[in-house]
Amino acid sequence: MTVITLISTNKCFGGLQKIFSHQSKELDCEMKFAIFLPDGAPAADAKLPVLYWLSGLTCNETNFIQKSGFQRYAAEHGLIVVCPDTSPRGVNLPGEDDSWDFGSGAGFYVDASKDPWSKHYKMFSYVTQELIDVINNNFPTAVDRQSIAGHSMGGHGALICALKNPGLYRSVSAFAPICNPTKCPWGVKAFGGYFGEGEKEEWRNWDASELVAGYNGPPLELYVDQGAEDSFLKDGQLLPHNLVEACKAAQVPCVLNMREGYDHSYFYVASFIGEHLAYHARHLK
Ligand SMILES: N[C@@H](CCC(=O)N[C@@H](CS)C(=O)NCC(=O)O)C(=O)O
Repeated sequence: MTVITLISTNKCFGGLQKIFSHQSKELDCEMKFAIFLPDGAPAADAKLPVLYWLSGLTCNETNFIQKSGFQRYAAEHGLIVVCPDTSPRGVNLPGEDDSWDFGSGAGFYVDASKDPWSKHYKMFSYVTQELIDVINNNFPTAVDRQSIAGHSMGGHGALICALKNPGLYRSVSAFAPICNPTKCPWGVKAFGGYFGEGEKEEWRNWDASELVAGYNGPPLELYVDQGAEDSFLKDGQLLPHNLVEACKAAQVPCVLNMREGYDHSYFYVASFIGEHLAYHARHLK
């Protein structure tokens, strides 16, 4: 069983916000994750539902827990919330720290197939398999009641984790996701690096707006939130309407909440995180 090491613990809204490290087999490096455990002194055999949160470019396991204020709502709904880091760390690949939108802090929640990234950059397998096992082996989770959400790069990560693993998550939601990475500058750079510039067929296997067409599983609604004043929306990085169109064509239900006046920041995430946690809590009952 994986050994996890406690790094910090803080009481918050009656629960405990903790950070742990562990050695990841998938990524072949030490990783950190944050976990919120709602209080309540639950019965010894009580099992709680879990929400996985995936953060965006430049983030690590701390941004969401410090800036979104989600703990108030997780405590209210009795949800465990797990937030991993956004990439492998300190694996010494050439150029891994050179830019903020590729390499460390920018793992894109894919399994890289191109050398040298393929040795460590396996965030998809880490999030959808190894991390779930680590959490289920160490915390009082209800293993059949988990959902996933995220922001920006992590919003897209949440969408592909759900679309590529039918039935694994009860619900999925995304704030300002990169909806169609094969068609935006961030995605083209990341997929070119992680899969190879000529591997366009492989790119499609990791793009939510492409994956909806092949989704074949239990009914799944894509619950998407977007600030109308988000500068990355205006720059063509997020392309939510491409996802909506793809969902229409594939008859996959998709909700797009446009939020007038809001930007891309955690001020925006904090404004609507309560709605998203209530949404997931309803699916996790
Ligand atoms: N560094 C980028 C911005 C990157 C960015 O906005 N990252 C978002 C996710 S895509 C974030 O959550 N940043 C961390 C934070 O706000 O705490 C820039 O300066 O343009």
